[in-house]
Amino acid sequence: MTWQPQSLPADHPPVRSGRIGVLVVNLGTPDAPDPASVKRYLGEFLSDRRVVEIPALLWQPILRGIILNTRPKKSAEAYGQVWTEEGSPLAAITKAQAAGLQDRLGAGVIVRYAMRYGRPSIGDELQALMDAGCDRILLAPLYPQYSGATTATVVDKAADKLRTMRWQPALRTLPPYHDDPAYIDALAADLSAQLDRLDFAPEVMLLSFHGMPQRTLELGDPYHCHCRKTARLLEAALDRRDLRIVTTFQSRFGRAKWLEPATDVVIEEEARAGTKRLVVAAPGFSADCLETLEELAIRGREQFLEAGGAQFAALSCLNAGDAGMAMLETIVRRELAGWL
Ligand SMILES: C=CC1=C(C)c2cc3[nH]c(cc4nc(cc5[nH]c(cc1n2)c(C)c5CCC(=O)O)C(CCC(=O)O)=C4C)c(C)c3C=C
Ligand SMILES: [Fe+2]
Ligand SMILES: [Fe+2]
Repeated sequence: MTWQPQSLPADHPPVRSGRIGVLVVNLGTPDAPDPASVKRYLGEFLSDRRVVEIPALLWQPILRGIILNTRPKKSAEAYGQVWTEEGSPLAAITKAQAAGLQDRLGAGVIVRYAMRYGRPSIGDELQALMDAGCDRILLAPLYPQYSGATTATVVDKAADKLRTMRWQPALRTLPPYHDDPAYIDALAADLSAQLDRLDFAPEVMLLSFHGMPQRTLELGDPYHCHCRKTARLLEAALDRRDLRIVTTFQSRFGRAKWLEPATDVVIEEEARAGTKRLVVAAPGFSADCLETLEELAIRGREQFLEAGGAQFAALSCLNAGDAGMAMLETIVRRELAGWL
């Protein structure tokens, strides 16, 4: 229900109560681990012109004619391996992050979450915040490293909703936090604790970031530089002389050249070169998802062991744990400070 003072006539347009909202956003995920749901999700995701930067006249026939007829079955099987009772890990963790942030920020701020692709949608959740009386909204895409394909498309989607409104809320966006000491320190503390709990002493740690086409770097996307800077600061903060740390890029999609070195290639090369004990961390993902739980933890392990490795671990993302939530609270409060 829209907040409405008693004294106004029933047909008066909604009056906003001057509240502050936070909309936490992540990528999105299918509703179910079946080919039809995955096809719906991939159809929306891969039709985003920010994600696949090929002219639509060329790309849509490839997408509709080939990719959406082959990939959903394979991807649905992969999703099936990581699906939980609460649904897709990415959805369940994002929901828990929003709930944790709401607890930390208190009743003065309303926190909701949305997905860029699939549900709950950014438009619906912005509307829900406004219906609850918010006239100032912080849009918080949970991507530490900025890229056109992730952060910018969240802002585009919010702008699509704002375009339909006569009376818009004021909007802020959370800046990328790839080099924020709060983020680096949270990662260093959390990863150190996970390393200390391992039952083996790794020789090598991969910092695996999601890849992007190499061309996006040449066109000026800061994503690659942001990933490299996170890796450099994280390596210094971890201060593990016992570990050789290597930055890699995962999840290559399509035929174009992607950022290198590729995670799967490095995993195999390390094993073939004699590395026996390897860990992988994925500091660019704020939540565990298909790419970390299936591609790294399941397939990465298989690749390493088959190529001669002996012990392997994939470390968890910050998720809704204390270190990650304290970091999110810090960076969100900093943005809200101008409004409070
Ligand atoms: C963390 C940042 C991400 C960037 C940058 C990114 C770019 C990017 N991704 C694709 C294609 C796919 N990505 C897929 C899954 C996926 N991607 C991210 C994050 C980034 N992607 C996440 C968190 C996930 C997991 C979603 C989940 O449901 O758990 C997939 C779908 C899975 C599959 O079919 O393999 C595709 C496809 C491109 C083309 C791209 C850069 C332009
Ligand atoms: Fe992706
Ligand atoms: Fe760079």
